[in-house]
Amino acid sequence: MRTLIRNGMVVTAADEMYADVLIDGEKIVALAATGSETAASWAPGAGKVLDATGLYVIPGGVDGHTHMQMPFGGTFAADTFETGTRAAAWGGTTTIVDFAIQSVGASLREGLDAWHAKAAGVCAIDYGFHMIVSDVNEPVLKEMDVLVGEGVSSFKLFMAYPGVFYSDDGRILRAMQRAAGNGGLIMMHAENGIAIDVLVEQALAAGKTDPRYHGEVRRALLESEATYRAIQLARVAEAPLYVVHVSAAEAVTELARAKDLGLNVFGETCPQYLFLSTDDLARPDFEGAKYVCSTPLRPAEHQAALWRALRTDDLSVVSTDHCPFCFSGQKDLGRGDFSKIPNGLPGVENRMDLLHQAVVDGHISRRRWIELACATPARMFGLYPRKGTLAPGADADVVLYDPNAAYTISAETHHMNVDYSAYEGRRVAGRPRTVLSRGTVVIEDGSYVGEAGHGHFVARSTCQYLR
Ligand SMILES: NC(=O)NCCC(=O)O
Ligand SMILES: [Zn+2]
Ligand SMILES: [Zn+2]
Repeated sequence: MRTLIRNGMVVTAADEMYADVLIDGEKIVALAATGSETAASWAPGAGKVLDATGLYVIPGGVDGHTHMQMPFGGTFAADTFETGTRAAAWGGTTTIVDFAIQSVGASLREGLDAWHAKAAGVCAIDYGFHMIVSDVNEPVLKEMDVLVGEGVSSFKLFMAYPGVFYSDDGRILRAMQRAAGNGGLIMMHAENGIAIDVLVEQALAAGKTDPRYHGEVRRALLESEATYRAIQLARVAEAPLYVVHVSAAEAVTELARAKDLGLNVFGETCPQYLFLSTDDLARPDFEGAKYVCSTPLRPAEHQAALWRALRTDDLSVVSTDHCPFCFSGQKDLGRGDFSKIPNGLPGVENRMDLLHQAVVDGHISRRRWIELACATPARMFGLYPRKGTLAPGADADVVLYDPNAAYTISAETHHMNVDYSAYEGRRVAGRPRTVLSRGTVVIEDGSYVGEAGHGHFVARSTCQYLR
């Protein structure tokens, strides 16, 4: 069936123009200036016509960092692939790249198979996987080559969480050397977890048990030190590096230095670091637990450095690190000991709107919004131009976005499977009106009309963002 989207302002990372978009089945087949003879000729053959007058027509969001059903601290992230991808669709995101996890002592294959089993047949939108490597050894290094061939072309390593996901520098170097040879992208959780664990122990011994101490022990210097070290290891290995969830201004400085040297080092931040701060972590009555994530929220002064870096491309991607735990029953696990609070925040539904608000507030341009949230993550993770843009041949993942549909974010109205919103009460300027995933309408004028299982696994090529 042919679908025609008319009269909207098409916004991609490269252009803004009034254009009509013609879709045939799952793909975009053509764009033409609104009112042109070409565009007019499409109307009679279209089975479905969507009027985008007054709306932006943008590529579906690509969220390159989510954790559906992630096991953490004795519990599981509250969104399943079914609920989480549905919430993503509500928020104008049409592709997620989630993290499959290798357990210590197990193979990558076992971890990846388990994540395929969780996601298969239940997703509302398309999805891919990165692989968390918790146990670097010879067989695992060989498996990395196989996974790249299967479209799982990025590997997350942790300098934090000793005894769980942590890798020491030798293991990190080996994995980076392997990635340099097979085209894989190493993603780094850059925090000095060994030093942090000492500070955690000391804080608890001093009776500092409240959520706000989570932010105090995870010092900005320990983020920037790890970022620096990861960059140097990547230089030695001659491998590209993508640093996830950057929150500290000092870490941004390290990324900027690497960029000035022309290195293939890239940084990601998340809305929580742009819009929330240690003031939220310090909320009374254990409410701060809602804001416990790692890297942690920082004092609000860090935000200016993050916004600036998003403009200069010292930070290239905004993902959510969506990893929701309910306040009641999950965050609760850390009452009396902040180190037991499951780490992570919900946000997969909020990212596109919060970043659009950043456009309204003058932090970034409209095209940069699309670049940070759609095009660059698609390039970074080998999905472009199938995802992340509106062009002939691309998947018809399209959002009709109403820039004037102001609303207040609230857990009362969101669709994520979690009992609070990190952005409760925040007013944002726009929201998706209609969302298409591979040509199928999944959100239509405020209703979910998609289906569990419509979303497919997407095999990715290697990073397309290298300098
Ligand atoms: N970020 C966070 O607090 N939880 C998810 C796991 C991770 O990304 O490190
Ligand atoms: Zn992490
Ligand atoms: Zn994460």
